[in-house]
Amino acid sequence: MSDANPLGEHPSTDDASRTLTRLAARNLGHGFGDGTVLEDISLAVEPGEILAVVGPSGTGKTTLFRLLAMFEPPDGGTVEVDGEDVWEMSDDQRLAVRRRIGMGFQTRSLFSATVADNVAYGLRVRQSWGTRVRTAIEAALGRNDPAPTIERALETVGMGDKLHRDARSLSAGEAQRVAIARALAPDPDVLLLDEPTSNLDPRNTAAIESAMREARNRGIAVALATHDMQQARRVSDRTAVLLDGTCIESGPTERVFERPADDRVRRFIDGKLVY
Ligand SMILES: Nc1ncnc2c1ncn2[C@@H]1O[C@H](COP(=O)(O)OP(=O)(O)OP(=O)(O)O)[C@@H](O)[C@H]1O
Repeated sequence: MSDANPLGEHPSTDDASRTLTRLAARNLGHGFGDGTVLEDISLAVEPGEILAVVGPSGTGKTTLFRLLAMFEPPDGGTVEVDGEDVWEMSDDQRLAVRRRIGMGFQTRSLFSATVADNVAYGLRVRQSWGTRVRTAIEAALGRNDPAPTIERALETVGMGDKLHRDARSLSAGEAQRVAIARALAPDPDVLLLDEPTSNLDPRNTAAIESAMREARNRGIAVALATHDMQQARRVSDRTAVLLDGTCIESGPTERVFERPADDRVRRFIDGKLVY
């Protein structure tokens, strides 16, 4: 990848308590059966930035994000957290690292309960076993009050007034916003969002984009996969363009859009490269 800035400096953040986490792919390759889907991808998402990974449908964005989320090991290359190969870590270490990553993937994943319960679930699964036991004991003693965290996460996506709604009664856009609130509630260091606004109207899209900016401003490293170039332009600090499983260009968003080095990127921006 040309100007991937894979070793860029950590930007500053106003949240001094946050662990700054840098998630990177280095020379990543992956395939299914005999087919290669990703080839030699190197990119990183830094704390306090939004990285957009853009490319046409079927180009490998979801596959890349699943590897970054450590769902499975890559066929080649490495996924690194702060320079450490996650697949060289012990299972416990890798689990601890995964707990610091929030994920919003395309599938509708809310379960049949209130909006607040769905977001609370995001908090519980991110806790270590020891913390979960402590939380359960404190809950039994009436000492814990997770409500402010849940409310704050829902407010971030503009759903603060829907705490007690049944998640099944939400529109697709609202459900998507709750799924993002669930990923944000544990205050992750990294947030991976795969097509978070596909098929949503402008109002829901704007709410989700605003949540991404707020996460970035809190020092979270946000990676967004999207086929929508205009969305990348609106929200991201850096853009990486994926085509046929390779990264053909990356750099500061403004530069990629104003002066793309690769002609295919220019045509993709202009809507002339159709897949
Ligand atoms: N589990 C799998 N088994 C076989 N092929 C797969 C699997 N997952 C993805 N693929 C193939 O890998 C290619 C890339 O798919 P991927 O979902 O990563 O693309 P994408 O850029 O996210 O597309 P979209 O924007 O449509 O979601 C596609 O050709 C897809 O059919």
